[in-house]
Order: sequence, then C-alpha cells, then structure tokens
Amino acid sequence: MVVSPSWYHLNMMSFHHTHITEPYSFFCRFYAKVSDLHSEVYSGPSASMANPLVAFTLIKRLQSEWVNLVYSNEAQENTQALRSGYEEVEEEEGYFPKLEDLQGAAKGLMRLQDVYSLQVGSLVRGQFKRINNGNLIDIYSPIISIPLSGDDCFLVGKVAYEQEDYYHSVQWLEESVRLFRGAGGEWSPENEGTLEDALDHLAFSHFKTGNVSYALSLSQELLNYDPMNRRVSKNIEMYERLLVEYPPLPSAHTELKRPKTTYLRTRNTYERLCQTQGTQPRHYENPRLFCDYFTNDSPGLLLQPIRREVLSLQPYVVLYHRFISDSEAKSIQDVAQTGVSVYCHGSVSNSTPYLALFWRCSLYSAWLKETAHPIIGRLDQRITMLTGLNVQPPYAEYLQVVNYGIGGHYEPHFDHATSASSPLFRLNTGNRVATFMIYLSSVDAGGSTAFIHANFSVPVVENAALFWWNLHKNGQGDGDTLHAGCPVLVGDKWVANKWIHEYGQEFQRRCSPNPEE
Ligand SMILES: O=C(O)CCC(=O)C(=O)O
Ligand SMILES: [Fe+2]
Repeated sequence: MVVSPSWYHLNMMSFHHTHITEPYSFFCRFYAKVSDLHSEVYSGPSASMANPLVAFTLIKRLQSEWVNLVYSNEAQENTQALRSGYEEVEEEEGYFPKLEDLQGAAKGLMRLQDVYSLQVGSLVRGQFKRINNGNLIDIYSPIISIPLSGDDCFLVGKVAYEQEDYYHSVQWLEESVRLFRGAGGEWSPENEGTLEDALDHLAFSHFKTGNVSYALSLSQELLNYDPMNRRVSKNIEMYERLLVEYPPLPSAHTELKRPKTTYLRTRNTYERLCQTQGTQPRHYENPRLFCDYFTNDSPGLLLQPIRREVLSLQPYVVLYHRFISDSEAKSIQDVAQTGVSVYCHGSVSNSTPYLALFWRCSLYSAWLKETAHPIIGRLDQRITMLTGLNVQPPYAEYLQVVNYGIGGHYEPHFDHATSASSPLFRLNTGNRVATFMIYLSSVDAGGSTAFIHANFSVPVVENAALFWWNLHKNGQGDGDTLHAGCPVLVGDKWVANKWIHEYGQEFQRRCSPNPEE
C-alpha cells in the first residue's frame, strides 16, 4: 500500500491555510485525530498505512468525517471557504476516497477477521488476536494499538447489515453500541452514526438471527432515547407478541453462521493454509525435498550460487532465496507506480492513475516492459540462468507487478488458462507453462502464498522467488497448482510475476504423453 507523501501534506496544508476561528474545538479535535494517524510515531505514512486499522480509520476520516464536518452547522463561520476548498479537491480524481472505497476497506477488515479468526473485541482495541481453545493468542503485536471508535464500528457493521450479513453486523454493532454507550451517547458532528442508529441496526440484526429477546431489550433502550419513535414502538410490540407465541427454549442457543461465499468448497483449506504453513512433509521429513547452492552450470551463477529450496515435488515448487536485491526490488516498485496504467482487480476501474486506485482495489497491477528500466532485462537474464527457460517476448509475458491493498488477497486460482477461449492464447505461444514469482517486499503478518490442493503455504520471503510448473509435461493443466495470495494482515505486499509460455521451451522441457509426469 503506498500513498504519495505529497498528497498527505497537501491535506495537512489545507487545514493550516484555512483560517478557522469558530468553533475551533471541532476542527482542532478532527485535525488532531487525522494528524495523530500520520504522526511520526508510526515512522512515516507507508508504515502507518501497513496497519489495516490505521488505514481504515484514515479512509473514514477522509471520506465521511471530513465531509460531515465541512457541511455541519458547526462550520458556519468558515462555511464558504471550507466548502469551496473541499469541493475543489473533491473534483480531483482519487484525491479523496469515495464511499465505495470506505465500504471496500470495511469488507477488507471483515475478510481479515474471518480468514485469521480474529476476535472483533480485540480488533476494536487495535490488537490482532485469535481465540484458540478458549484462549486468546496474539497473531501480531503492533507497536502502537490504534483503537476504533463506536462510529468506526458502526460503519463496518452497517456495511455488513446492508448486505444482509447479520453474522458480521451483530459482532461489529455490538462493539459500536458498547463504545457509544461508553462515550455517554454524546454526538459529534463528524460522526456518521449515533448510539440510537447503532441500537436500531443491532436490534434488527438480532431479530434476523432469531434472538428476539435481545432485539426487544435493545429496542426498549432505544425507545428511552427516542420515545416518539413509532417504528420502534411497533417493533417492540411485534417482538413481545413473538416471545409470547414462540417462547424461546432456555437451552436454545444458535451459533451464528458465516455467510456463504462462492468458493466455500476450498474456503476451509484456504483459511487454514493462510493461518499455518499446512501439513505437507518438510524437507527434513521427506529426503527428496532439499536445500542446496545452485548454479545450474551457468557461468553467471558460478561465483554466486543461489540458495535453492525445493518445497514440493507434486506440484514441483522451488524457492530461490535472495533472487533480487533490496534496491532492485524498490526500483521495480517505483517504476510500477509511475507507470501510466495500473489495473485494478476486483473493481470497475481499469487503467487509471495509481493514486486513485489505492483506495479501491484489493490488488492492483502494472505490466512492465524490458525498456521500462534496465533492471527488468537483468531479471529476465537471471530467470533464464536459473531455469534455462526462454523468457523473451513472445515466449513469456511482460513482468507483472502486483501490490495488495487493505486486507488485499488473491482468491484461489490457476495461473494457466483453463479454457480455449482465454485471452492468454493471444500471444500464440501456448499456455503458461511456468510461473516465476518474485517477492518484492516483506510483510509484517499474513500474505502467504497458499497451494490449496497441495496443502502447504509459503510465507512471504523478502527478495526470494518462487517457481512452479503449471502444466504437466503432456500439456494438461496441473490441478495441484491451485493457489492463492492470502490476505495481507499487516504490511505492504508487492510481488512480480513472470509467466513463461509453452513455446520456446521445447528443448528445456520436453513434452511427454505420460500424464504422471
Ligand atoms: O501474491 C501471491 O502470493 C500470489 C499471487 C498470484 O498468485 C498471482 O499474482 O497470480
Ligand atoms: Fe497466481
């Protein structure tokens, strides 16, 4: 995740340049909140944005709270200056995150909650903990915990609620109500919701999940704050009637179920592999798996052999350590960011400047030609030295650089085409026979590459490269290569892919009719 530092400062500047007199306190408090998020304690913007809770709160401040504040009655004194200033920057593509970006970030948080079994109560306190056999264990300990507010939780809960996902809405709104109550129910102009809104949504979520008595007591609390609310009174009547007609059994406790997703079949394995490294035998358990210093008899590697780690035989997966240097990896990231076109996965926008995508995408990518930077050609040569494969166009694709957003992930997929109509065949050089994937960054937590059917996952190893064959020697796709990029829990994950095609490799990888090979 990368945010251009100049963009940050521009925002901060606009606070300074607006002559705010009254009511100073609101802006002061808001300014303090936003600048706290940026403050030096987090050692610069990208470090702070690596924490999904910081990223989420910042997006929220910039998306809704800032608008709420500018258009609040409290801003009257400076209304004109503020509003026109706001509208000017609002026009600029990508300057402010939009509602869909905020919703995307909320979904990202819920994805992290699910995949890593995070306890919502600790997330809200800025901590990343999982419940394991009744005990809370730390998945990641941030140096500084950024707690969420009642209004932050309200927003996440509301996103779930609007999708009729009451499993998540109950948990997040529960926290929201608790925090709003703790804040004395006091309303702030920058907030989106109130204690009443949270109670209202929570009561209905409980009703939908069959917990009528809880829905009733929350609605009664709500009616205390808002005695004239006819809708709530009617709900209370309905809940009371239901409880008389269908008294709940004392033992009835229905465990809430997560909403179904399309890839449910592999979901359990996927999540287990994201949390652990799986159960495939390791090299000390299987003698056919090994580590060595590898030269591939290539003069270029004789003086500096590469550390090779064979991770799996079926599918054949190898990790090459220290494939790229820190500075090369950084340069590739820089080139990808300054490129004209960046593509967004899981979103409508395509081919947009980088900045606008930051808010929106689970992951985004750029294609880099060899001419984009001298390092790219050098990497191609290194790949050829190691694998013996021809990576010149059209026998391989351009280098694809991928950066993950908040909670960004790549669901289980094959890299090779599984249908004859795939655009991959446009190069006319066959299918993607192999993948060479370089980890251009480290991550603080999460982000492993999980091989679903093969039952193992590879944690991100900074500067290393992962190689695997996608096709059997008979040209058929290898089903065991189904893989995924696990959600990034904390960090800024970058990878680069070189996809190598079948043609041009005939002498390096002979074909064979044997489906076992
Ligand atoms: O990021 C990862 O670990 C996997 C990425 C991947 O599979 C892809 O880009 O095709
Ligand atoms: Fe992939």
